[in-house]
Parts: sequence; C-alpha cells; structure tokens
Amino acid sequence: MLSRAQINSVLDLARCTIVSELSNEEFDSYVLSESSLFVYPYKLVIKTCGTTKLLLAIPRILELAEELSLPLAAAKYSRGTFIFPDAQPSPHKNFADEVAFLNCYFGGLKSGGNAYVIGDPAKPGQKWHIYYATEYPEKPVVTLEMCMTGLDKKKASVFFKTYADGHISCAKEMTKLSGISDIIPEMEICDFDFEPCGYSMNALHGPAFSTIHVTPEDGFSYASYEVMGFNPASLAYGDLVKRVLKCFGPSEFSVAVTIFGEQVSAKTWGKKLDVESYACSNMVEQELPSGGLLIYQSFTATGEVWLRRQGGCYLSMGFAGEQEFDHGWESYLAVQTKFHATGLAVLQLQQHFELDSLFGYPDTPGNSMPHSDI
Ligand SMILES: C[S@@+](CC[C@H](N)C(=O)[O-])C[C@H]1O[C@@H](n2cnc3c(N)ncnc32)[C@H](O)[C@@H]1O
Repeated sequence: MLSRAQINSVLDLARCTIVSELSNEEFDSYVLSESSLFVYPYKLVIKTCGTTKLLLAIPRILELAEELSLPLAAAKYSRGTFIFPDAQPSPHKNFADEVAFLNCYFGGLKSGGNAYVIGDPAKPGQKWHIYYATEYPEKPVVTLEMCMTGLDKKKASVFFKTYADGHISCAKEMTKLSGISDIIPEMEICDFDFEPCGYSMNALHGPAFSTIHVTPEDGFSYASYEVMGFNPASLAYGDLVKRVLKCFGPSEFSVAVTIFGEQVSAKTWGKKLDVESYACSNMVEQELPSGGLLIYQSFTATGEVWLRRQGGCYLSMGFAGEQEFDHGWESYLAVQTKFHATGLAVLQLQQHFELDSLFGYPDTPGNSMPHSDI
C-alpha cells in the first residue's frame, strides 16, 4: 500500500499531479494532469505525455518497492515518435539515451535489456519504441495501445467545453456523447474535462483498466486508447478497435498489441486488422523475451486527408511479491508514458520490418534488431 505522499513523491519527479481518482477491489486509478497512473498491489503503471520526465521517477519507484520488500520482476517501456524531439528533456532526448538510462536499472535482470525500434522506414514519424527486461517468465496478459491523430473535427468538438443557458458541458456528457461509454460498457469510468478543452478518463473492471486521453485542438489533435488486463476471449479485437475509432474518426492511427502467455484466445489479437475506410500501411511482429509477442500495425484513412500522427511511449517494471493474482499476475510494476509525435505521411500499403536507423543499421525486411545486439 502506497500512501498519497509516496505516490506524490513519484509524480513530482515525473512532473505531473493527480486531478481525479477511482478505485475498485483490485487497484487504484488516478487521472493525472498529464495522463494516468494505476497502482496494483504488485504492479504500477504510469502514463505521461508532453515534456514530462517519466524515467526520472524510476529510482523513487524502485526505492518504494524495496521498502515494501518487492524485488523487481519485469520492466517494459514503450512510446511512439516524439512530435517535438528537441523539446524533450533529458533522459528523453532520444531512444539511445532512454535505453542507456533504462539499462542502468533493468539491464541486470535475467533477460538483459532488450530494445527495439519498429515501423515503416518510409514513415520515420511512425516508429514504435519498446524496451523490455524481465527476471521471471511473464504471466498471461494482453495490452492494446492505440494512437490516433487528425481527429474528425465534429467528433473532436465534443471535447471542448460549451457554455449555453448557464450550463457548462462536463466530462460525464463528453463520455456519453462521444461514444466512449459504449466502448466497453461494463467498465466503471472516472472522467475529467480540462479547461477550455481536453479530456481524460480511466475505466476499471476487475483487474482490467482502460484509459483515454484527448487533445482536440485542430492542427495537433490526438487521442490515445489503452486497455490492459482483460480476458481477451471476452472482447472481440476488431470490434473493440472499431468502437474506439467511431469516437474519434482519426485520419491516421496505430495499434500495438502485446501478448504474454500461452492463451490461445489471445492469438486472435495478433491478427492483421481489417478496418473499413483505412489502409494498413505497416505491420510488424516482434518477439519479446519470455515468450512475448508485439504486433504493431499502422493505418491511414483512405481518401484525401491531412495526415498527421502522434506516437506513444510505454514503460513497465515488475516486482516479485509473495502472492499471486487469480489472473496470473505475480507482482508486477509497470510505468507507462506517452509522448507526442507528428509528421506528414504518404499512403502506403506494405508490410515489413525495419532496423533502427538511429543506430546506423540498414533496413532489413523480415527482421528487427534487439537494441542490446547493436
Ligand atoms: C487530456 S489533457 C492531458 C493528457 C495528455 N495531454 C495526453 O494526451 O495524454 C490534454 C488536453 O487538455 C488540455 N489542457 C488544458 N489544461 C491542461 C493542463 N493543465 N494540463 C494538461 N492539459 C491541459 C490540452 O490543451 C489538451 O487539449
């Protein structure tokens, strides 16, 4: 159990604050000024955005875990491409710096530090960056992360506050009007509206969470959706993605699915998506240590559209505890972050893999290179 003061000591380092919260029997969730935090008995997930300094929170998180006698079990960090890389503070200046920083804390785990940069070489603004290190075999879990840019203006307008006849629109109305409440109806939602626009929400159901963050301003509109910890057999992958898209109508989006464990039902989540009015411009499958699989796909709306894109970051760390959850988690601490990226893109239909040009490797169809091997 972390006290509010302890949680704040982590968030202070990452440069964000709590604006709203909701708990259930399994975990506590917090909407932050810059995204979200989820605290489980043996897992912690932080997602931040903008120019926050998420990685700087790692030593404090490890210190708190040590105080609770929780040895580190695993760590995962992921993000898209920064829109304004020059605006990012250290250690987020570039992925090489981030990996070096992460390796200081997680490189000594049994798997060593494993870093990958995947995506379409023709779209340098759409790379997906992942770092993963683990001490123990992973328990079954599926995570879906979507990044959406170029939101439909009418749909984005829902996330601007309106003032009419003395009534100010609020987050609850945005949740309903946008269709967010219909994405997974059984989830309990904690939503928050920003002034004069912007929206964040966390949703809870048993051990599962989902979270949405919307920047509706035209020119750099962006929405992200994540869901983690649900039973994959209980949700149809393609239908879920379509319900999310219906809320935002993006001109471009990417989907990253990470699957750990042997769940046969989860395998449908590794399939190629078929979404009407969108063309898949890139699909990458990347094996991760401990039997993990990452499937990354990016899509562009067909037709004449202004193409923009933002990426996302994700870091997770796990700690070993004495208990085991019903759904198979054995103490896990995750830290998740999201940064923004944008760029022009050209509609392209292809599937291939890319070595990270950041490290001077040529493009090699059919493979991607663990950063630790570079
Ligand atoms: C959803 S919030 C913050 C979450 C974060 N930007 C993300 O995408 O995960 C972003 C939106 O809220 C608006 N906003 C208003 N006040 C804000 C504040 N104090 N901090 C962060 N965003 C704010 C921004 O203009 C933007 O439209």
